[in-house]
Amino acid sequence: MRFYSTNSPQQTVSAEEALFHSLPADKGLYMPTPLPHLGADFFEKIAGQSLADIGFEISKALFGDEISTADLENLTHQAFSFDTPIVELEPGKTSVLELFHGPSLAFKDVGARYMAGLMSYYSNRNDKEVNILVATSGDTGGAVAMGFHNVPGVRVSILYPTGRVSELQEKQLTTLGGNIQAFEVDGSFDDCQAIVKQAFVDPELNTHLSLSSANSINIFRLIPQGFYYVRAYGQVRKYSKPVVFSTPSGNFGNLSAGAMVQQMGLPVAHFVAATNLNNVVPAYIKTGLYATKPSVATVSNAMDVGSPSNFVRLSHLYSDGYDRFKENVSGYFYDDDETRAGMQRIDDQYGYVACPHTAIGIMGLEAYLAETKLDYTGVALATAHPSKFKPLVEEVLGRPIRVPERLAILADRDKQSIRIPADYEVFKESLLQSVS
Ligand SMILES: N[C@@H](CCOP(=O)(O)O)C(=O)O
Repeated sequence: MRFYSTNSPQQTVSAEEALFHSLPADKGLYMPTPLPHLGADFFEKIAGQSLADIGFEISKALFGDEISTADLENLTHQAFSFDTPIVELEPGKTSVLELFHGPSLAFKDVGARYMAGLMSYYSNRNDKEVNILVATSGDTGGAVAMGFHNVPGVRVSILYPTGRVSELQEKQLTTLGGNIQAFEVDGSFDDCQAIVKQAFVDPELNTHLSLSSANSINIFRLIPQGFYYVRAYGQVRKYSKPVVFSTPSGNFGNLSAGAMVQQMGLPVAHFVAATNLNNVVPAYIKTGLYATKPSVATVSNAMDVGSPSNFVRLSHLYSDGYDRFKENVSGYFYDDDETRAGMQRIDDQYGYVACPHTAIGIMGLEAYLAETKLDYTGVALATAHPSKFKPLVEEVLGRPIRVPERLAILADRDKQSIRIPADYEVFKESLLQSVS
């Protein structure tokens, strides 16, 4: 399997190179080439298996001889020690795919744990030392912190926007210590992401440190996220209806992962891109014009992204242009009042407690099905456990909710972070100091 940069498709690199040097020097993003078409039969055969077995089968098809079958089996079974079950809200019509049963209670565990396993595999062979930089608007940071905590030869620096992640999300990134360092940035997620991207193309920094990313700019954070679409398909195919997925979207990695597995042959009829007021992709779908804008803070903070990294990947996946994009993806967005009302109504109507992002996914799915009147079966991705947003969820529902023990214990831990302005040079100096 080789990878091309979206900015120079003629030049390709190996899987190991794409994994460790996550961002090509030309500032494009890596994409697999060719993206293997495994076919609908392949997916029909594996879709009923566990997440770990699905991950194993797809990884085997992607890596070929590059990694042994035994190593891939070990990697996928260690990474996916939890399931991604479907909960049916309205059987045959509306389901949620719960992606929050991993260590950090968010869908990012899937990509972060697979990537950590892959990096350990290559590092053990080559004795590599790596510095991972990651920008987070809430969920990636916690998953990466937990996925890479105490992984030998790996140091993680997490940048997050101060005051713009939930209290428990912040505790997940700032309390582990050891090889995990948090940088609290006076700015937005987009500022954090811009700093990280600048670091990857800074020749001076790259002579001192071997830098890698655990954001969805890293193609190996993204590829495993395709596995749970297959797991979901296996749980709803009994309805013998076309399947539509509604994906809460910020950086659009999750939707790109779905689009990738669709192109590999998974029968997906349509995607709904569901988001908040940071709606540059729904606006593109409506108008054909793609215009990034500064992000605004919302109650669904993990989607507060004004310049989504993966739009370029989606454009490459639907490379025949705007019409093909629109044929495959519809966009819906909701403001905070609509989000709160949706959370309340979903609890009243289905008895389901949804985090704000999941509620937006469910609302987008319902809106798409109602508007098109198609007899599809719909799956909304439940991206995070509602307790990660405990104060908001309790305020909206008017009652206390249960917090899983692994999150509850963080509440009393002391946060440790380095506070910096949204300034690349300050970050660079601070990073060099913290690693020396
Ligand atoms: N929504 C994300 C933002 C970063 O996205 P990623 O998929 O590129 O890691 C978050 O929760 O941090």
